[in-house]
Amino acid sequence: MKTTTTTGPPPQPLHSLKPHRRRHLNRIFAAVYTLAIISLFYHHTLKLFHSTTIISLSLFISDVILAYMWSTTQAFRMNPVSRKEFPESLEKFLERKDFPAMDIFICTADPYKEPPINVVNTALSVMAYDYPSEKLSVYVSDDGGSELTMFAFMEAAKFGKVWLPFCRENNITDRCPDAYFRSNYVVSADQVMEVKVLLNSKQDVDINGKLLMPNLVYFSREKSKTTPHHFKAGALNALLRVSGIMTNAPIILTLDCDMYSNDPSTLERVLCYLSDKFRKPNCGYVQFPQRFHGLNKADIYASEHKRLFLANPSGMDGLFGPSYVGTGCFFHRRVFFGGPSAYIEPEIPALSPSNIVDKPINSEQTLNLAHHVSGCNCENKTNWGSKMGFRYGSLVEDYYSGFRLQCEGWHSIFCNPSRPAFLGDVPINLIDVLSQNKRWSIGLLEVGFSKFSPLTFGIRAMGILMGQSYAHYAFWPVWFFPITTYAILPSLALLNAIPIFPEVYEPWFFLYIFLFIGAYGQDCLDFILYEGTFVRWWSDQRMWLIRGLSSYLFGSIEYISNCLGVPSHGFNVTSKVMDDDQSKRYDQGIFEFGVSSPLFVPLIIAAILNLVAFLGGILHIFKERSLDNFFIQILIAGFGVLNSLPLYEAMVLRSDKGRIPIKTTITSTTLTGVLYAISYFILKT
Ligand SMILES: O=c1ccn([C@@H]2O[C@H](COP(=O)(O)OP(=O)(O)O[C@H]3O[C@H](CO)[C@@H](O)[C@H](O)[C@H]3O)[C@@H](O)[C@H]2O)c(=O)[nH]1
Ligand SMILES: [Mn+2]
Repeated sequence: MKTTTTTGPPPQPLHSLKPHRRRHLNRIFAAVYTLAIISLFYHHTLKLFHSTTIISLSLFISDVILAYMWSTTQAFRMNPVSRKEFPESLEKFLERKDFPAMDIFICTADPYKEPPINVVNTALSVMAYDYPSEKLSVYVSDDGGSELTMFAFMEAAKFGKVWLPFCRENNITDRCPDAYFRSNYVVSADQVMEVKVLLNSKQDVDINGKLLMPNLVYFSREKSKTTPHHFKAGALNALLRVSGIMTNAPIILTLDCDMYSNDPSTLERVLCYLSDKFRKPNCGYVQFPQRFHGLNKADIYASEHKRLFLANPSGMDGLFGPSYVGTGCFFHRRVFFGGPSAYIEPEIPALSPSNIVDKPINSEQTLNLAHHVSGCNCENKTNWGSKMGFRYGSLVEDYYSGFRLQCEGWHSIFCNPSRPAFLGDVPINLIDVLSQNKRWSIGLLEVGFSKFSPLTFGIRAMGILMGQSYAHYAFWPVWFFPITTYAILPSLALLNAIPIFPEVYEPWFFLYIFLFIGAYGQDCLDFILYEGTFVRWWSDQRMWLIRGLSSYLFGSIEYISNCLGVPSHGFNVTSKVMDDDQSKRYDQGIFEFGVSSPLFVPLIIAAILNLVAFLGGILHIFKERSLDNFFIQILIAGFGVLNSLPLYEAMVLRSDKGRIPIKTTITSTTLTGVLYAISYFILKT
């Protein structure tokens, strides 16, 4: 057997990297499509010179935005790659006793929306990793400061016998934790600090008295009405400090409370990239995709977010690496203290990432210091949140923090094993989905229009492709403009008998068709190549339209009003509670409306308008026996109708609790009438 080679790079023992072959086609197609876009703008310019109307101007602006957003997606398509790891070879290179310590952070915030029992589940799943227990510490941050969560954890830690005496002592009759909680929990704006070591890996053994348990720490930071707590980013920074005092492991995993570990060998896989022996000096974090359990067959709300969590990260992995998506991410602790060659010393020397903890985790000195660093004033006048730790200033702290880290020069790795490393919950009703996306929209615009905008700061720091990748997300919400315009303008014009697109026999007609089919076709193909199905793609494109008309629109409005000084809600935690009725409908693939919300109104307006316009258009074809002038408009309205089928059903055919409330239907219908009346006066003159 040959043992040495003299030429070429040394073999990569623990992981491999393969560029996707489709990158070549992607590049060629990008060039062709760019030419088509240029001709479209030539056409627009001609039209604008000819006459500038509300219609031609709106279409022009819409197409500028669509074209720009298309250009940002190209960054993901230039060099997508896949990786493979070989954790089974790890022990050839690294002895188990030399494995680095790991600190695992789990965030929870709201015992109503995040049932403590599920949080416990998540914690138990990571405590069960195949990894030397004495090197594993699990920190649970409870931003709800909820007694139940804490007790649930004591229960988990001590294998029971905590809940019952508690009930007896407090004379509680509702002995089901959930029920007790619902009736007794009071939310307070202030939160007292609590750091409790529930399990200590130096002392606690399992029930057979054989194996040591990992450390388990329950932690709830101090909060006060007068100091901003910065939501999850604030919680994570507090965790960074507390864990720094107690264990200071060089590797950190951040998890949301609903993302449980689905593979006990994940930590070894991560070592292939992050252990000191194999880590490239500027490699900062390893991101796993967010994957979910319980999706319905068509994934009606496109909760899979295939682009966000799979396709785009593969694309960025061929550049400097994927963005951080908030959960399922392993960081090298050092990244939170300045760029690879620009170390920032924390104000408390014990927090330095190279500090070695020599005191027991529950010694008085350690606990005192841990209390000190979880106080709400300990970040005053420090670098935390600006240059150190997770960054403040955006509701999407994950995206923003990853972006700033990459601007500092940290690279990252996308690790996507075939068995999902983590599985999470998805929202199962439309209002939760739309609210979540609205929160993201606000957070993204906060970054997009800040002095650290990816478009300026990002491109300068990381070059055009990485900058465009991040800009793609920052300006997601701006899609509301073209989507809303295309959803209503062609129909309104059709109803007013105004043709706004080229006729069927004009060459420009074919340009429009090519642009549409080209973009949609490539999108569909991409989706399917990334392990997707056609029905899920169809849901995905529908949700893009729905988000555009709702989340992006309202998110942009709220962002603007925030800028004008109107206060807003902040981080509205997504509900992880499963209502039986709703779950059943979700599993059948039925859209869940149920509540009346302004978020639904634009969707219904567009649905009604497109239907009326489409029927009117068909009638017109029969009367005039020609479809030359209005063909594209009828096509667009028809496309709208096709996408709105679940809405018509929810408005008129259904009688279950998840239908669209009559009130919302009436409001929306009235508004559609008003919109038509306005268009009559504006477009006709
Ligand atoms: O003040 C807060 C608010 C939230 N959280 C936690 O943050 C996590 C994410 O919250 P969730 O409501 O589930 O948000 P999603 O929109 O579902 O989450 C996505 O988007 C967030 C950014 O908006 C990221 O933080 C998440 O990792 C990402 O999965 C949960 O574990 C919460 O408990 C806190 O710890 N403190
Ligand atoms: Mn979530």
